[in-house]
Amino acid sequence: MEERTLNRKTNQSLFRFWRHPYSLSYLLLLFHAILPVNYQCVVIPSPISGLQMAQLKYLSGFGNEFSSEDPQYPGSLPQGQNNPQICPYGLYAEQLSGTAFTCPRSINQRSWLYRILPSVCHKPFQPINSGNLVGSWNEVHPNPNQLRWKPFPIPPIQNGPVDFIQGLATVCGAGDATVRNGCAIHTYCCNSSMDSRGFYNADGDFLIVPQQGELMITTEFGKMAVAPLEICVIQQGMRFSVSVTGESMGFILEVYGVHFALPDLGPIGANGLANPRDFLTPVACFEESPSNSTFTVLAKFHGRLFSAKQSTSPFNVVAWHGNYVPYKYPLQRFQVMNSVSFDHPDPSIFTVLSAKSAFPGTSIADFVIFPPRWAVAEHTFRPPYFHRNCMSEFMGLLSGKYDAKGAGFMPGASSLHTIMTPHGPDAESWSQGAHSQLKPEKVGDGAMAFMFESSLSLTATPWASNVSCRDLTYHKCWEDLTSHFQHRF
Ligand SMILES: O=C(O)Cc1cc(O)ccc1O
Ligand SMILES: [Fe+2]
Repeated sequence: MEERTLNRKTNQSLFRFWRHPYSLSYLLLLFHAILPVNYQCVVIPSPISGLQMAQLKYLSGFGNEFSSEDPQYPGSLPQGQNNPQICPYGLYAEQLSGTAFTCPRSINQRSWLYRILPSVCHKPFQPINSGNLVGSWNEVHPNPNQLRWKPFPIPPIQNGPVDFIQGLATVCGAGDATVRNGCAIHTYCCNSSMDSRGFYNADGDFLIVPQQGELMITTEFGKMAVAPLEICVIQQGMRFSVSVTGESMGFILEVYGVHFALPDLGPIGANGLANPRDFLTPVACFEESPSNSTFTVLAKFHGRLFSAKQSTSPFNVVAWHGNYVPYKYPLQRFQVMNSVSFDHPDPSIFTVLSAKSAFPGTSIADFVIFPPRWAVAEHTFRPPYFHRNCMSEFMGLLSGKYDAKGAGFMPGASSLHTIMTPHGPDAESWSQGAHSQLKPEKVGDGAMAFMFESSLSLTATPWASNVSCRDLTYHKCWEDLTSHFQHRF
C-alpha cells in the first residue's frame, strides 16, 4: 500500500460537510462559531518559507489551561463536559495524561483530545533498528575526563535521506526510563522530512535545541515552527513529525519521570528570566486521511525504537483542551540578570527551565542559556570561573563565541564536564579576563551558548566516545596556564 504524506493539507470541502453522517449536529454546532472560544492567539510569522507555513497561530502562556479547535470545525470542542455520549462531529474523546491522576493540582497535567479515530487503532508495534540511541547505561564505560566534540556531522543528502528520528544519536545520560528517573542528551543530524512517519517518546520529555536548520513540527495539538535560537518541548507520549528544509542539526535534553517548569524567582520578584507569556503552544489543526492510506507511528520505549502501521494520520485531532501541551520559546526573549557590582554569579541566574528532582533545589536537569548581556562588574574576573561541580555540565554553542573558550568551541560544538571534573576558561580566555580593562562591555554579542546541567552523573555513550568529531586535544586548552604564584622568599 502506498504511504501518504502526513503534512498534506487536507481537503475540507463543503461536499464533505453534507455527506458527513453527523451533518445535522454540524448545523447546531454552527452556533458555536459565534461564541468566544477560550484561547488567546498570537500570530507569529514562520521563519520557514520553504515549508509554506507563512503564518502560524499560537496560544501564549506557560502551564495554562488552554482550549483550541480547528477553525474549520467550530463547536468541535465539547462544552461543559469531557465525555459527551457522542462527541461533536462524531469525534472520539481521548485523554493524554502527563502526570499520575492523583498528582497535586498544582502539578497535575493532562489534555483531552477530540479525534477522528482514537490512537489505539494501529497494527501491533514491531521492534526496528534503534541506530545510535541508548536508553540503558550499563554497558557504558565511565570517563571522568573533560570531553569535547566539534559539530556532529550532518549526513549529506547525496548519501541518502536521513530524517529526524533516523538521525538521533545519544551522547550521554544517566538513570533509567523504566523507573522514571534520569535523563539523556541526544543530538539529531538529519537532511530529510519524516513525511508519513509520526513519533512518540514513551520514555520522557524532549527539550529540542536546534543549532542549524529550521524545524516544522506537526504535533497532535497543531504545528510549530522552531528555528535556531528557539527551543521547543514535546512532552512524554505526544505524537509529532519533523519536517526540515535542508541539513539540520541540534541537541535534545530528554528527562524521565518529570516535566519542565519555570524556575522560582525568589528575591528577583514577579518578573524576569523566561517570562510565562513568551511560551507558545500550537493551535488545533488536523489532517484527514484518504481511504487506503498507511501511516507509520514510531515509538521510543525503554530507549529502543518500535514501528506500527495505521490507516489514519496520528495528527487527526480536531479539537483539544488541557494543560499538557507542547510549546516553544524564543531564547532572545530571556530577560538576563547579572551582577552590577562585583564578582561572577553562578550560572543558575540563566536558568530557562528546570526538571526538578525530589531533592529541594536540585534538578534532574536544568536548561540554562548564556545570552548576549552587559558585563559591568568591577575589580572582577568576569569570564566563568574555574570550577568543580557536584552536578554534570553538558554545554553547546549555538552561535558566536563563548566567553570561557576560544576557537576550539565553535558554533555547533559541545562539551561534557561530568561530576567533579575540573574545567574553566581556557588559557587564552583566562589571560584576557585577568588583564582586560574593566569597562562596561557587551559579552557574547550575537552569541548564544547553552548548558544542560544535571544532578546525575552523566556518562558518554560508546558512540560519543568514538565519533570522529570528538576533540581529543581538548585538555590542551589548559596546558598554557602557568603558575603566577609570588613566593615570599
Ligand atoms: O562554562 C561553564 O562551565 C559553565 C559555567 C558558567 C559560568 O558562568 C559559571 C560557572 C560555570 O560552570
Ligand atoms: Fe562549569
